[in-house]
Amino acid sequence: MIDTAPDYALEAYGLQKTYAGTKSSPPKHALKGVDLKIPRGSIFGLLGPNGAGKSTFINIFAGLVNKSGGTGKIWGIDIDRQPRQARAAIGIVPQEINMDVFFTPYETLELMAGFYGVPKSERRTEEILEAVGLSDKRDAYVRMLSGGMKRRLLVAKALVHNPPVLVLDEPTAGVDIELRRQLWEYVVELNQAGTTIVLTTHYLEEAQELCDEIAIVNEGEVVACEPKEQLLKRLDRKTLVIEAVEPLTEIPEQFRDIAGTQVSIRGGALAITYKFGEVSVAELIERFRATGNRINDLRTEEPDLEDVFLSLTYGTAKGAA
Ligand SMILES: Nc1ncnc2c1ncn2[C@@H]1O[C@H](COP(=O)(O)OP(=O)(O)OP(=O)(O)O)[C@@H](O)[C@H]1O
Repeated sequence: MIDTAPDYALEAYGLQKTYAGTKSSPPKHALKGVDLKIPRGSIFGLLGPNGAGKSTFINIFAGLVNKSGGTGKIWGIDIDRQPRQARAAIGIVPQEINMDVFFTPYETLELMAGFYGVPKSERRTEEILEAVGLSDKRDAYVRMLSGGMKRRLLVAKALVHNPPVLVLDEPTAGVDIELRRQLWEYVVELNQAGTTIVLTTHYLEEAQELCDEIAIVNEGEVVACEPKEQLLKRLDRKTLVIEAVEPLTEIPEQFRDIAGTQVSIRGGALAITYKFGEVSVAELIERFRATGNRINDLRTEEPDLEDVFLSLTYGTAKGAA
């Protein structure tokens, strides 16, 4: 760890990556000049549809992909000028499970600590195994572990050198709900103890629950980067749901063609999505009264991260989210 803490855990300035083309495919501009600053101490979500460039971004910081242009810093250290020092400040949990299955979890972590040059007296192997719930498997062969246990071991491997920045690339893909919850509890604990967490995920709900800052990447560009609350406020739309005493089967005539609204029937209730400032709730209630039906219940729904995500990546998200 470095004593003076920088304002940003990760910084990217004009980061570019172009993968070379082949005979049958043109070069791919996976990152088109990304500027991104990840505040120290945050749980930062990096979201984007498949192929947006998230893994490319992370792998540049991991030293697995050579960037084509721009600058990157980890914990304030330039990844080109001081690559070793920069990488000592980051732990990366990769998407793929890549481990030697003939070692035990204990040996795996000891080897990794050796690789980072952590002196024996400073190793925290037992403590980390305990934290990820693998103490009782410390001497089992990795090949005997379940998929979920292997994934926890990957997290443990990324922590052996006590990095101030931990990056998790789609860590819960294919992981069951219980395990996901356990993993997140641990990640939140690490964050509370001061580790900056960077997370790429397709689970928007997960990002909405966990992250305090979110960047949305689309086609190699950052299309939004804001505190979560601010991002959620971007959509100036709400939905008013009116449950009627007499359940509805079709949209009443009073609700057809109101400018700036989308109206639908949901389980007998009327759902009106409207823009702030353009339509007043009082007017909508007035219109409902005019139908002759009575109101049983009323509620409004705020936009969620999925709505924001879709509005920002509209037309390009291919089955993501
Ligand atoms: N080694 C490579 N050679 C050529 N193109 C690549 C290579 N790696 C990635 N790409 C392309 O670069 C783009 C960005 O890929 P990347 O894996 O960074 O996206 P991603 O946002 O992480 O997607 P996913 O969520 O599916 O992992 C994609 O179009 C991908 O096909």
